[in-house]
Amino acid sequence: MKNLFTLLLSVLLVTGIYAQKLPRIKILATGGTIAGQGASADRSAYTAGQLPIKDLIAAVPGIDKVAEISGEQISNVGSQDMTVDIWIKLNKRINEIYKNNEADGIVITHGTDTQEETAYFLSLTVRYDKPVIITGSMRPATAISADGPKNLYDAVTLAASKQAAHSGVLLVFNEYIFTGRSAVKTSTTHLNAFTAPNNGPIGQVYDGKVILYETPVRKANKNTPFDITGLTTLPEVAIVELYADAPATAINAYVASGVKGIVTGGLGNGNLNKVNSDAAASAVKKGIAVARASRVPSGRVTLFDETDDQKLGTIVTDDLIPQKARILLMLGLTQTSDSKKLQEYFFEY
Ligand SMILES: NC(=O)C[C@H](N)C(=O)O
Repeated sequence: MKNLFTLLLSVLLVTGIYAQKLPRIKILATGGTIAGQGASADRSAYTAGQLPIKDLIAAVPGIDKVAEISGEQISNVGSQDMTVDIWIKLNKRINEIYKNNEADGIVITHGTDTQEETAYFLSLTVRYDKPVIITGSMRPATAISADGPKNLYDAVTLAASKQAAHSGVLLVFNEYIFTGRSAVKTSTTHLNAFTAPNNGPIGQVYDGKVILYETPVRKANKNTPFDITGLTTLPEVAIVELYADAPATAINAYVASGVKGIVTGGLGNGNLNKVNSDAAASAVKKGIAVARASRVPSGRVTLFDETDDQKLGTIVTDDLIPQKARILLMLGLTQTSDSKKLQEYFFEY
């Protein structure tokens, strides 16, 4: 009898030791369509940022087998209303969670309209090389075949995997994994809303498994100088999109309003027409950083090609599209106003 008891005890002990302790995943909710509510399941009309995080978690069967889940509501907005204030709040909370070892991974639920911007901002400012995965949905939580629960399940799966501590935030959508730096929303309404025009996805999440094919090269997290701890605002940077025969009204108005930087969404290889070249040169003379991006969704803007950056005093944003370049310029301006240093940032982060 004694031997049987000892045997039973040792089996229980061994099983207990080997029973996998689930990773602790913290879900930080900011709103978006993933928390959206429509009047009926079969019509497209809805309002983003309505449901609380507990409802989103409850709508994901099996998520409690992937990780030990907890949720916090950071905000509840359609991400067309995302703000620098919410970014700073998110950055602060993520750094605090990892500093205090409150979680093994973090998932952010977020609207898709500005998800690509928040993802890049956090890639550059979170001080830990630990999993931060962002996701959302194209259909509201109340819609037929809502895509939010599956995207959230996949995001938690990636955050819980040992492979997610990549450099920077990773964006999971429609079973694809993108870096926060390269992900861009390229469909206004369809489920395959995100692509990465220059580099494509770095992996996939399918059937509860993560498959990664590439490792990001650009520096992120603690490998950047962009520690914004203690900052409550960021230097204002505006975007000016160009088009045929565009006047210099926008650049001149932003200069008059006191912005610290301007990103141009130029034509082709980031080209500016004559009036906007003159306006850019005059802005630089007034101490405003002007970075040339392009409205063209893929490729990169190169120095000294059709535009004489030396003469204008402008810099180029490499392969960053305007809305991404604005973020790097904002953060760069927290460190320096020297155009040479700012240019280096665009070739490094
Ligand atoms: N699919 C979405 O999330 C769109 C919504 N306007 C948002 O960005 O919050």
